[in-house]
Amino acid sequence: MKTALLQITSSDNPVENLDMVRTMMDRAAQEGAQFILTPEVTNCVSTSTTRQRDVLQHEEDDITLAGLREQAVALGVWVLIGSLAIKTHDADGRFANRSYMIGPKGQIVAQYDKIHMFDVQVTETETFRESANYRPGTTAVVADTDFGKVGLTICYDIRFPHLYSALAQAGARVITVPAAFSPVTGVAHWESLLRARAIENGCWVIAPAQTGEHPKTRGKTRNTHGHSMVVAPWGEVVIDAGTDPGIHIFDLDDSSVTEARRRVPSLTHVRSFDGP
Ligand SMILES: O=C(O)CNC(=O)[C@H](CS)NC(=O)CCC(=O)C(=O)O
Repeated sequence: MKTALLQITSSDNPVENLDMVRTMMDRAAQEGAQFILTPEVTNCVSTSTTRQRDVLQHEEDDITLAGLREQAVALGVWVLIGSLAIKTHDADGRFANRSYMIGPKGQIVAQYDKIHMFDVQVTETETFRESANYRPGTTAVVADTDFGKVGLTICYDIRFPHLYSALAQAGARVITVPAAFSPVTGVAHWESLLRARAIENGCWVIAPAQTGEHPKTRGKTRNTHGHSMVVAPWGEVVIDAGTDPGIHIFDLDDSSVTEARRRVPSLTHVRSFDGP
């Protein structure tokens, strides 16, 4: 199945971002893609909570969700919206960081709220406190699609291998990891983490990423690592998208999952043990 990753540099303007993604989807579909994936926070990369409160919408009013569902129907493709920053009705005003699997009839097949929050001081001057703005999810999700079971995860989740084991044990043969990775941790950890999860679970790991320098929000800029990546179930890097925005297409085949799991059937060798 021809599958396309969109590597993008989202701004904090959902209207602009939707336009850009729709145009890229048109091109990907023209090249034969039947499944198209976008990165984390496709609708809005922002460094300002005030700005987010101004432009983000509740799910039922979100223009990106509506627009990409329409686009899925128009092109007859599957779409993984890596994530949208979405308003919730929570009293504390926090958003959800939510991934959607959309079918070719525009139906929402599955949705997943990012579980692990990036509350990390990356360098002396750069600190992230994702849980201040986003409420963490509590449920792991496997989407049932025409092309098999797909486990949904987001970005920082990649550092929690038990989530991936749980998804694989629940039948996932493909796991998605849309991201907006920090450049510092990206250089050090991104590829190794993705390859490890693919190898451990004998599954495809598909990681569409935000890239480059995002337009300023209230004078503050933000950079992301790029390097959207596809890792095959045996651990080979099939795509490394570098740092430019663009469309990257590969052939997603289920037989390589079967083959990797036949060669090393570690998923069937899981044992419980007494604590250390
Ligand atoms: O900020 C938003 O609007 C959406 N959330 C993100 O972009 C999140 C939190 S800042 N980014 C990550 O999880 C990067 C993880 C990472 O870089 C690592 O694990 O090293």
